[in-house]
Amino acid sequence: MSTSPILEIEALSLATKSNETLVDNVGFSLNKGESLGLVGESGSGKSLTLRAILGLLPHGVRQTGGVIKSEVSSAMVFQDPRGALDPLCPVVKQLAEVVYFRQKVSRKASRVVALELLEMLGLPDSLKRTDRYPSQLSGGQCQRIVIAIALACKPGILLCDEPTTALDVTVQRQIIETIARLQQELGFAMVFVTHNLAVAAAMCSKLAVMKKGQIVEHGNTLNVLQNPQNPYTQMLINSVLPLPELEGSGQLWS
Ligand SMILES: Nc1ncnc2c1ncn2[C@@H]1O[C@H](COP(=O)(O)OP(=O)(O)OP(=O)(O)O)[C@@H](O)[C@H]1O
Repeated sequence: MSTSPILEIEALSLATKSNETLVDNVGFSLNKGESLGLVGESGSGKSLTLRAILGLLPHGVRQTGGVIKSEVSSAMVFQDPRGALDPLCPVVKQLAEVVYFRQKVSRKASRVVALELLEMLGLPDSLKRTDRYPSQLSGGQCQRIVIAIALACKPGILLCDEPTTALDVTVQRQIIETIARLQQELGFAMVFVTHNLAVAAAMCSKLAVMKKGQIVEHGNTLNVLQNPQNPYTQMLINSVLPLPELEGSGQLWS
C-alpha cells in the first residue's frame, strides 16, 4: 500500500465574512484507507473542516488561509439523514440519480447499481422492489441510503459528520459496524467526526482533538486516549461517565 498521503491539509483557516476566525491553522494528513477521528467541543470547527475538504463551505464562511491537497474525491455522510434526502423523491430514484451522474452509466445500469448498493448496505428487499419515500423509512434505513449515495460517488475519502447522532443506540452500533465493514471492503479513507470517544477509538487509528477552531492534540488514537498531553483532552476523557458497577447502579439518580 502506498504511504504517500491522499489528503494533506496545511494551516487551514476559515472565517466569517466579518473576519471572525472559525477554524485556525488546522493541519493533518491521511493515507489511503486510513481513518482520522475528529473530536472536540461543540462549535470547535469539526463540521466546517469536513465541509472545507468537501469543497462546500456554507454561506457566510470563507477560507482565509492554508491549502487542502487531495488526490482523490470525497463524499459526505451527514448527521441528519432525513435532512440530507429529498423528501419528495423515492429513495431508490435518488440513489440511481447519483449513480447515473457520478458513474456516467446508462439509466438502466444506474438502477441496477443502485440496487446493488442497497444490498451492500443491508437494506431489506421491500425497499428494492417498491419506490419508497424517506418518510416511509426508519432513521437507520435513511442513514443507510445516505451512505449508499455517498458510496455511489466512489469516494477515496468518506467524510462522516456524526453519522449516528440522530439514531437510537442499537441502530448507532449497526451503522458504525456497517461503515467499518464497507471501509474494509472498499478501502476508502475516512475523517470521522464524533462526540463519542469509544466510537472514535473503535473506528479510527488517528485522532485529532479540536477546541475553539484549533487542533490541540493529534496522534495515534490509543496514545492520545491513554496518555493525553493537553488539559482539554484530559478533561474530555475524564468527562466520559464510566459504566457503574452493577451493585452501585442507579446511585447516580437516587
Ligand atoms: N454558515 C456559518 N456562518 C457563520 N458561522 C458559522 C457558520 N457555520 C458554522 N459557523 C460557526 O463556526 C463554528 C464552528 O462550527 P462547526 O459546525 O464546524 O462546529 P462543530 O465542531 O462541528 O460543532 P458540533 O459538534 O456542535 O456539530 C461555530 O462557532 C459556528 O457557529
